[in-house]
Amino acid sequence: MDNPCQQNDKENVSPDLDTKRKDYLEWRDYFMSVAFLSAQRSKDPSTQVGACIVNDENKIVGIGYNGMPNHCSDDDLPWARKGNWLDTKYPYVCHAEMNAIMNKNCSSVSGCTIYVALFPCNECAKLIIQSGIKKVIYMSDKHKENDCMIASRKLLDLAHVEYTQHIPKHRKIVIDFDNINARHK
Ligand SMILES: O=c1ccn([C@H]2C[C@H](O)[C@@H](COP(=O)(O)O)O2)c(=O)[nH]1
Ligand SMILES: [Zn+2]
Repeated sequence: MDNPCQQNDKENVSPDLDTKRKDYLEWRDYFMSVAFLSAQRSKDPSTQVGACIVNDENKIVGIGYNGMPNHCSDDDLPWARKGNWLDTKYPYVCHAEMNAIMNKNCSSVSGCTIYVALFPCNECAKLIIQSGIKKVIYMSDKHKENDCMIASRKLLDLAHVEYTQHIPKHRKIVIDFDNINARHK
């Protein structure tokens, strides 16, 4: 007797629902996407940076984005890039890498990999080295020629911290809440 719960009518079986998905997010695209999603929390009007720290079991152990320090209202501090140094964001803003390391949910990030939207500056390179992170996977290196980045590479090289530019497999990753809602109705 036919089981009414069982979809055994060949014409009704969609091959897409019976075979393993091929276009799932591979780990690197996934972690880099988490870094970019986190960057969306940044209030910086010009550059939003996100960072995601991952251990050797592919578990996320820290996430951060660039923002003003805890308990310092981001309405009371400047976001400007130019002018008197004290009136710019630079002396105040915490970098994404620093926040990801400080936000760690485990005792140590030693041996971990950090995924970052932007190649880390020299200050972040120091933090990465001191925290024991062993690998940096970055998306953009747009400030490559800046002295800060030259110093950063020098430090990372000396400390044997690997760095690799991420080449995404998925060119576009979209979270479309309207579409999700429509499909779940
Ligand atoms: O390693 C880095 C370098 C920079 N950031 C943050 C700090 C600032 O909020 C912006 C840079 O602003 P610009 O207007 O592009 O100068 O990026 C970071 O989080 N990590
Ligand atoms: Zn930095």
